[in-house]
Amino acid sequence: MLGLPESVTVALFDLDGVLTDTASVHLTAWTEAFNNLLPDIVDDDGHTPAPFTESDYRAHVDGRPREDGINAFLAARRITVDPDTVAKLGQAKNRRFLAILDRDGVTPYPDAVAYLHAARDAGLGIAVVTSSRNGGPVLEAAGLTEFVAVRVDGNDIVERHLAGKPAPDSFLLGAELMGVGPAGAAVFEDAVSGVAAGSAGDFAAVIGVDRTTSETQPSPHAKDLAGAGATDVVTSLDRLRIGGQPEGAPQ
Ligand SMILES: O=P(O)(O)OC[C@H]1O[C@@H](O)[C@H](O)[C@@H](O)[C@@H]1O
Repeated sequence: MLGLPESVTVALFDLDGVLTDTASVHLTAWTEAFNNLLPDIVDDDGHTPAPFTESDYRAHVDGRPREDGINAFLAARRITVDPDTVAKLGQAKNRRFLAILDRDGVTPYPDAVAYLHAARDAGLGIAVVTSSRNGGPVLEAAGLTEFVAVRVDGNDIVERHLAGKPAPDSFLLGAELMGVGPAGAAVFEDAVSGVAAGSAGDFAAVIGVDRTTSETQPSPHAKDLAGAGATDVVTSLDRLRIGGQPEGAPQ
């Protein structure tokens, strides 16, 4: 049903970059926050770090809870800072994220809205599993709250002391709250860390959503999603809903 295995009765959607065009807002806010800090510090070898780029975002920050993303990036660059600096960086990023949201609103992807309608009409249970503590406001601003039976977000991850993506815990909680095990659920993810989480959780399907290109030609990001364990990689959920030639999971 809807391009998913027969056993699937629940769809677990990541939010930013799958249902809404907000991965780009996170990227902008992180880029500004990191690049305000980096020129003023040195790494463990005494060098001024190179600026934070989109590829840093995809490799270390995308899909992970806020503090995990900061720590993963700083560790990759061999940068040591005190916990207060980590906290202030996270706060600065969040202020910027909320300011952009306030200014621009949130755009849901049309193919995602069509898929949500089709999933609801087909009787699939719908949950959102996001590492963001802004999951509720983003869903609300996008007008998607009405579709969602269960939301697991960054606040739940902190309060329940769950391991963030790429650990499978937040998706497993989403499935449990929807009353199914991993064999009854499909994960939809745009981040490598999120696909890895779905794969580690042994879900019936892990759909990698590659919004970095509108081409059917495999992009580098599509290859990374496949490498992280996606069972299928699509550039639009229309391909699952309407059918047609599989874009496949590039090797
Ligand atoms: O800072 P927030 O809103 O809690 O979001 C944490 C993370 O949430 C994820 O959904 C995003 O992919 C990341 O880019 C983001 O950093």
